[in-house]
Amino acid sequence: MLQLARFYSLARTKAIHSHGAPFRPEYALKCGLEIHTQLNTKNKLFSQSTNSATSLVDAPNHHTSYYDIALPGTQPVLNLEAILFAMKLSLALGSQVNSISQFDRKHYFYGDQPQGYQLTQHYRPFARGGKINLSKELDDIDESAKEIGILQLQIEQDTGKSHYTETDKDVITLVDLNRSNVPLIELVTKPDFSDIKQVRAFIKKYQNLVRHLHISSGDLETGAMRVDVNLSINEYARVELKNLPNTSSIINAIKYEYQRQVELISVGDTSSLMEPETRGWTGSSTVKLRSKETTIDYRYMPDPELPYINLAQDVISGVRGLMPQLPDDIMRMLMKKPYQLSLKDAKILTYNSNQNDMYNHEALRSYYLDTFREFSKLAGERSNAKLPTNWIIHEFLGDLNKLQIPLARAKEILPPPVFAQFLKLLHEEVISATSGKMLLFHILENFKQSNCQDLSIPDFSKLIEKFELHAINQVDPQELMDLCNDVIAQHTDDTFIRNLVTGKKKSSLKFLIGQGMRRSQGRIKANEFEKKFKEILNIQW
Ligand SMILES: Nc1ncnc2c1ncn2[C@@H]1O[C@H](COP(=O)(O)OP(=O)(O)OP(=O)(O)O)[C@@H](O)[C@H]1O
Ligand SMILES: [Mg+2]
Ligand SMILES: [Mg+2]
Repeated sequence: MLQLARFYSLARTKAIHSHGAPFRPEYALKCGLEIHTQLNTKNKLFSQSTNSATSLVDAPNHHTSYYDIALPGTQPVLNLEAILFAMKLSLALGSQVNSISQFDRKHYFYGDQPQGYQLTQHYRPFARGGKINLSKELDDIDESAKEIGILQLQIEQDTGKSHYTETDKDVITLVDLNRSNVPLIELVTKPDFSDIKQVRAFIKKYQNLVRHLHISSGDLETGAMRVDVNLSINEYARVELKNLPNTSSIINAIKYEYQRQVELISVGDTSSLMEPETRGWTGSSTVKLRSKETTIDYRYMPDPELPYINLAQDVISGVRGLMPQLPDDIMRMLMKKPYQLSLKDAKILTYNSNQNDMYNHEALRSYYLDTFREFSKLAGERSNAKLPTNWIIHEFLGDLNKLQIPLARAKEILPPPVFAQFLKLLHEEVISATSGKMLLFHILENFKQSNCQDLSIPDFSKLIEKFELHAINQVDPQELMDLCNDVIAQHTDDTFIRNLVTGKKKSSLKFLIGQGMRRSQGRIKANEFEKKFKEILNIQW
């Protein structure tokens, strides 16, 4: 009977899975995250060694002091920069910074942990409470709004790294202590997540926040950010998932583990779900690492060498005064008047996708805002908000990308007031969009060819003259007629014309106009073509 039920349930879950909707309301998913984030302070948490976020490319054991390798007799000295960074993050999350927090020793023995314990904040964490708000509008979740609560934030040391090499006889373990004692913040959320979209959105948002605050690279790939997922269904015990190196592993591991537990529950085989366990992700499935009974006793104890962190209220309020505007507020500002950016464009100006300095979102945003302001001054009441957006975020950025010119360099020949002048030429239709694209690319290409050495500011009127880019305001009627007839001859047949004239396929007119504009290289405007095509083809609609 059980066999049959299991078979039935397997078949059912497979069917559901293949329909792409693996989540079922009768099996309510509950998730909480533990996120470790490396802080990019200059020095390590308790020593003066350089904290090299790129230690992967440096020689092993290069960024180490006697303390980091745990020579007997060495003592920790707390790095205040790490406290400042933790405070910034706590304030950004609306967490309550504890006026007193403390470090504890968490004991376990492993080659890459030479002290025999890790310093963390077990009993009195740095901050408690706070939240991240997710919304349908900004974060692409299904609910209109969802609050993810934060349980606590604690400061701790990272461990070293073990490298395993297999020989014929043995496995050799090499230990690299570059990472040992790098400052970490562990953020623990409440188990508030009820679906995968929320998890994905939260990680993205948190990652962007630490980049925005300049406290971490936030990269999952390098291990600067590491996410553990706790997951349970209905009232069963939680399973903790580890070894999740990137977003797709996180998402796939949750999907797999949810499916696995649903199968167990639906056949009544729930004994393994009564006790919490820890599982690892292999890349295609989760496997049990340990259960609660075999959990190591860490023998937590307050560290006797480090005093309390005792923060005066005016220190906390001082840091509060230094906080930058937060990403959600920036996004909302950009999506409102006068800017009216789309969500996608607002994200380009607010979210750093990686540490690539070339398109640093802050630099780009201030370039955009400055140019917008300059352009509004030049164009006055009638200025068009779409021009700065389209020309900076799409055209200009595209060109820089193609030519591999950093924004910081391009700004030297096209500072915001100069870019605003260029926009004014487009706005007043002195040049067409097609000519504008050519002109902008030409200017940047020349700059690149001079190895970014020729810093002369472009003289637009000279260039327009040189390349004969003046938009034609007075259209030569014969030229327009010839162009239209050419386009019709080349691109249409009887059916095309019939469908267009009867109004069955009105969009064909746009196509013809597009062809005409391309032929005239943008010098003749769309409405001139529209009038002419309608006249020639006798279109009445
Ligand atoms: N029923 C549940 N289902 C899913 N997640 C849960 C559930 N109960 C608690 N959690 C989540 O489990 C996590 C517990 O993390 P916490 O750091 O407090 O303890 P831990 O995992 O026992 O310790 P460690 O830091 O050693 O891993 C939190 O993110 C919390 O939201
Ligand atoms: Mg845990
Ligand atoms: Mg934890």
